[in-house]
Amino acid sequence: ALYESVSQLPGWIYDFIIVGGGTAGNVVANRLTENSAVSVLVLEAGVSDRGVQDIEIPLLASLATPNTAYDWNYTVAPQQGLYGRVFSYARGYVLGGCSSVNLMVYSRGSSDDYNRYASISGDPGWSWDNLQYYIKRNERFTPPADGHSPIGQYDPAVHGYSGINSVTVPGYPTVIDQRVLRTTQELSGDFPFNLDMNTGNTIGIGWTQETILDGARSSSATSYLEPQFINRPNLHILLHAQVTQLFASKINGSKVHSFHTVQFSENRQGLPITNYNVTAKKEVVLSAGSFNTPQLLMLSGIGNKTVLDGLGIKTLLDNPWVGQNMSDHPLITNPFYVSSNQTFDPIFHNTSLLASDIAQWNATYPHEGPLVDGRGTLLGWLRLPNNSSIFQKYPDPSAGPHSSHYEFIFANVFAGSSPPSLGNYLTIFSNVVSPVARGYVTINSTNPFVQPIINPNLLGTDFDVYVAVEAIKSARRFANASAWADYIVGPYETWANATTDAEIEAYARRTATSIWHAVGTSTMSPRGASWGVVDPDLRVKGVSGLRIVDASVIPIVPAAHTQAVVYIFAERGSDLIKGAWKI
Ligand SMILES: Cc1cc2nc3c(=O)[nH]c(=O)nc-3n(C[C@H](O)[C@H](O)[C@H](O)COP(=O)(O)OP(=O)(O)OC[C@H]3O[C@@H](n4cnc5c(N)ncnc54)[C@H](O)[C@@H]3O)c2cc1C
Repeated sequence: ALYESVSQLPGWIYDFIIVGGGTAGNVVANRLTENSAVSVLVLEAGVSDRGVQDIEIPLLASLATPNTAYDWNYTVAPQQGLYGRVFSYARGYVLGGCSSVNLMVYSRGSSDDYNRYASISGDPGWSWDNLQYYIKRNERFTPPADGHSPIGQYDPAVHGYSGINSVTVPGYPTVIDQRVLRTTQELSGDFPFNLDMNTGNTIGIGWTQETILDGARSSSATSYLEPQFINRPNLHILLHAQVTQLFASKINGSKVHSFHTVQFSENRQGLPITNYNVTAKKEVVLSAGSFNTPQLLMLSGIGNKTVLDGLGIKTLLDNPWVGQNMSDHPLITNPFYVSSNQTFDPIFHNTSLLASDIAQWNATYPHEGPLVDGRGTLLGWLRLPNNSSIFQKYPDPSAGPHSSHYEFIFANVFAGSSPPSLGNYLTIFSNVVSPVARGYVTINSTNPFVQPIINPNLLGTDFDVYVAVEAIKSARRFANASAWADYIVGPYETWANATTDAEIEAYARRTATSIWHAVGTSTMSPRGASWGVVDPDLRVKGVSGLRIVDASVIPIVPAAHTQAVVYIFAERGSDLIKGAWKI
């Protein structure tokens, strides 16, 4: 059941307590409660996702964050690689977490990404081949919203059809689709077509797969918590419940601290802050995401002793890895003026057009019209040439030949900061997806309601800057194909004059933000290793009773959007918990 108030909670002791009803947390909640003898409480700080237009309607996803009631409203620390700029870093403050507010791209990453996770963690269970079972448990490939045959847009052989989370291809044709495809023919050497980037080999350009069902968002809240699951008598979910600290005890003279008590605060506006404690008989599972999971560990005495001492927090486990090792993807948008009036820009410029598109969406099921997809109907994953000069200075940081250095996303609309209120645009996003830079998250307050310090360190190395520059130049080459000759008018003013490498670099540093893929802040490492935060079975090293299942355990950001990877980790993570408890 879903509760809006602490007064509805049926009790204070559960087998498992899951901190965060986000992307990963709801998977774990679903899988653990398959066994009706197991009781689970999910504590979610945020609000309900139900009936929120900007969450449900795919094309409006870009309105759901940042700086809304569904966002944690975080701001990053000044970014050295970006001339000291700061920007908002969106995180879903809502049931479903980021899966309720993200841009719905479904990309698994390459076989190389996972095989590297297996080798880093020393656990072959994290390899591409061994995770296929979990990929299929997550995915339910469904027809696109307009019911057309997706044949030719994906490889049916590699998809799951009986999982829980819906995946599909775009259900509304846009004016740029065929031109992108024609460019992959015209310039097939540099920009090959890839029928399906979820086969293990991501390289090339093809159709975007999206977590959408019948033209509406499919999130962990709409899928893993659909009525048949959320109505299980052993599953309890409390909204507006922000966990503020975990408490440890030492059981029977044991040397390690055992974490079974969770303190939370009901945080609805206007309510006085009251703390409540709940207890897990078996385990506490942290699924609060890449920023809040390490924040909670530190607030609870697990972290770098020097930092904790400085704040007067008693260190229970000195582990300097907590919050470190963050990797993320710099996002760069390259908008072009176009000659068409069939872009999505007018929808965002003209309130009556938007209202009529929303009316069409509401009046139809499966939903119809231009709002049924995310912004990028095609995208691609590309590598630097092998003989690039940068490889003399840096070993290739990508996971292998099936993983890319940069990504393109093609959007039939202006994307970027300060969108103009008139005109028609094409945007080619060029994102750095195998970064060398590492950032961190830490705390400078013992107050759990103060945001942690978030430093993704974007464009923090020469390698990342080199890729950013080459990717922007590559986007220009793509746009110079004859397929665009009668369509693209020219680059938008923000980058029109950036032609030399130095000018392009300055443009990248002036405009880059994050594509919100931070991972690695509670990284897994081999059992017994002196580094890392969790073992390959996702148990927090050096303590008992505590596991982490969310993006923070992923050691290195995949050359992919991260939600599918989080779902896959959460599916296997759930099985590891069930196996440990024989449930
Ligand atoms: C705007 C945006 C667009 C994105 N677009 C894409 C995309 O198109 N494709 C893609 O693959 N990925 C995308 N991502 C990234 C992807 O969604 C995330 O990597 C992934 O969903 C993270 O999952 P998680 O379970 O680690 O964290 P989350 O889904 O963030 O879950 C954490 C949950 O814990 C809750 N929580 C946090 N702290 C506490 C606390 N103290 N007490 C109680 N609850 C707490 C949060 O409210 C949240 O519900 C996007 C992300 C954003 C923000």
